[in-house]
Amino acid sequence: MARFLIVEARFYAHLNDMLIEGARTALVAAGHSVEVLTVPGALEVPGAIAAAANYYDGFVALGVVIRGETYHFEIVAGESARGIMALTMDGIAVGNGILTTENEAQAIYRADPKQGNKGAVAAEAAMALLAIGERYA
Ligand SMILES: Nc1c(NC[C@H](O)[C@H](O)[C@H](O)CO)[nH]c(=O)[nH]c1=O
Ligand SMILES: CC(=O)[C@@H](O)COP(=O)(O)O
Repeated sequence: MARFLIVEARFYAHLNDMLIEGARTALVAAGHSVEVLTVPGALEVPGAIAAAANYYDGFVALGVVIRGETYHFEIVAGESARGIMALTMDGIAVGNGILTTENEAQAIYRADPKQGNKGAVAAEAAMALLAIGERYA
C-alpha cells in the first residue's frame, strides 16, 4: 500500500470531480491510500507537488485547461506540463492528468470515467512510475 496525493487545479469544478473519481477509483482498486489537495489553477500544481514531495509516495496531477482567446492557454498548458515533467525527472512519481483542450466538449469526454477516463490513466501512470522507482532504488 502506497500513499498517493491527488493535486487538483480546481478551475473547472464539474470536470475535476469526474477526473478525481476516475483517479481515486484506480488508486483504491490497486490498494493505495488517497488524499486530495486543491490548488487554484494548473500553474500551481507543480509547486504544490514539490512542497508535498517528502510526504507521499506518488502524485496524480489533475485539472483542465481550455483554450481561450489569448496566449494564456499556451502558458498554462505548457508550463504546468513542464513543471510536472521536471518533477518526474527528479524521480518523483507523478501522473499528469491535466487536460489541455480546445473546448469543453473535448474535456467532458476525457474527464468522464465512463468515457476517456483520463483521471484513471494518470493514476496508472503514477503507479507505474512509483513501481519503476522502487525497482531501481
Ligand atoms: N486558464 C486556466 C488556468 N489559469 C490560472 C492559472 O493556472 C493560475 O492559477 C493563475 O495564473 C495564477 O497563478 N488554470 C487552469 O487550471 N485552467 C485554465 O483553463
Ligand atoms: C487557459 C486559457 O486560455 C483561458 O482560460 C484564458 O482565456 P483568455 O485567453 O480568453 O483570457
